[in-house]
Amino acid sequence: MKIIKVADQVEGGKKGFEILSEKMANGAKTLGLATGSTPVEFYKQVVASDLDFSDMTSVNLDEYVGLDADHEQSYRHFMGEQLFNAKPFKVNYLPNGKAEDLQAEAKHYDQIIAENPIDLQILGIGSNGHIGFNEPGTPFDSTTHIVDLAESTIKDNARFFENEEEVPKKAISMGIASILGAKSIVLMAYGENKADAVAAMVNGEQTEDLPASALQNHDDVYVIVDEAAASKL
Ligand SMILES: N[C@@H]1[C@@H](O)[C@H](O)[C@@H](COP(=O)(O)O)O[C@@H]1O
Repeated sequence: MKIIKVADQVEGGKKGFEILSEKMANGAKTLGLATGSTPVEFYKQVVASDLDFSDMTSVNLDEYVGLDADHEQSYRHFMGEQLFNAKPFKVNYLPNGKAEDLQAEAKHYDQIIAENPIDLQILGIGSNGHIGFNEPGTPFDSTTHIVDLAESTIKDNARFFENEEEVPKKAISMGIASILGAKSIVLMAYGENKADAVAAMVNGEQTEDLPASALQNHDDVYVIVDEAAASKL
């Protein structure tokens, strides 16, 4: 893992953008994209740039189960606001959290990933070490699946909703094997709340209890961290 220390989220966004530009200059055509507060500055950099995405494909990591696509906190809505409305892609894939048959939707999403191998995957990390919505205990060989969100994730994400009860309890997420299938990975983490997870991901033993530790198996991972997130390294 290549650890890149930055002063703050704005500098982290710029570093992430530099890596993206370089990968696109070298032919990257498919991006794996993440939501959450972490990549927001990165998306701002992308939107402010003159990079053209009209020939690019995006495949998002995850989506809440049960939220309408136009719900303010749905990841589809988030991606529109942060990136897609300003930078049109050839196609944007996100799992459908409103699908009637969620198992069939998971299978369908695996097919999409297989047909669109990810060149560069953007990741955040949960305070419990989750990537995408792969909570502790998720097998490293998992593909797209339906997740019962961890109590800690529901609490962490309650800040985006009116109250904790409003946070969906389930999500559909790309699996850990699917994430490891990306050619290159950029994981960003900011703030003290992420310090334990970052330390365990980089220096801890590889264990399904800490999903991000699976990334130790990948040979092209950039970890962009501010001082607080790097404080336990
Ligand atoms: N499913 C998302 C993850 O993709 C994200 O990386 C993580 C951290 O969120 P944040 O960036 O807001 O700290 O949790 C969310 O629940």
